[in-house]
Amino acid sequence: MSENTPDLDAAARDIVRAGQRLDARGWVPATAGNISRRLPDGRIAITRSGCHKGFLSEQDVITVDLAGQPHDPANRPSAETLLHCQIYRLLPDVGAVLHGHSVASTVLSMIEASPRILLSDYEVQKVFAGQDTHEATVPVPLFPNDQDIARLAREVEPHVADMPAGYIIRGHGVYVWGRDMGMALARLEGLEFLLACELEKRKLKA
Ligand SMILES: CSCCC(=O)C(=O)COP(=O)(O)O
Ligand SMILES: [Zn+2]
Repeated sequence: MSENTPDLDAAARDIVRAGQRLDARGWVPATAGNISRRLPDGRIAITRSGCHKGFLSEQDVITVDLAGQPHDPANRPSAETLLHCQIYRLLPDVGAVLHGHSVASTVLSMIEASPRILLSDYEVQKVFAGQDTHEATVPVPLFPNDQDIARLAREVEPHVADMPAGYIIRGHGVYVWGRDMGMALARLEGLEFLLACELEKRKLKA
């Protein structure tokens, strides 16, 4: 077992802890957000739909195949399972995916007119894939929200391989990933910090 593909028990523990972390930061209000890990046999461990992510138990983590089908038909995986599976399918090195609904990602994505938020000059942007200087611009793509997750996944699909910091669904929330849960959490914390900074800057300019 490698760190980025733990067995189901370890993955479930990882997901429960990540849910508590996201909840402590205020990024998964009510039943918002979903969390997943890749397993060594290629299955995906993901949160059940409708659970509060701060109060998950290991039984709230279930398995789906890469097409998003639950192995036990009695289990209802996250409504956004297809967005997780898409990332694992397109990015073989990814071991963990996080989705949250922070205030900063929700508000900024609703007021930004262009199809991306550009992050520049921040030291913290070095947490993202392939970034080694603040003297660069990291784009965070914005996609219109859609209750049809399969259609939303088709919209996102051509861009997934070229997103150093993840992406945002407008008025909804962020998707971030990493080779393991530690990396995914670091990227999410980095992105949320920078979105909070951008929101503060825009308030000061208003
Ligand atoms: C109350 S949040 C609406 C659903 C959502 O956007 C979300 O992230 C949680 O959905 P899930 O099916 O994964 O619980
Ligand atoms: Zn959501």
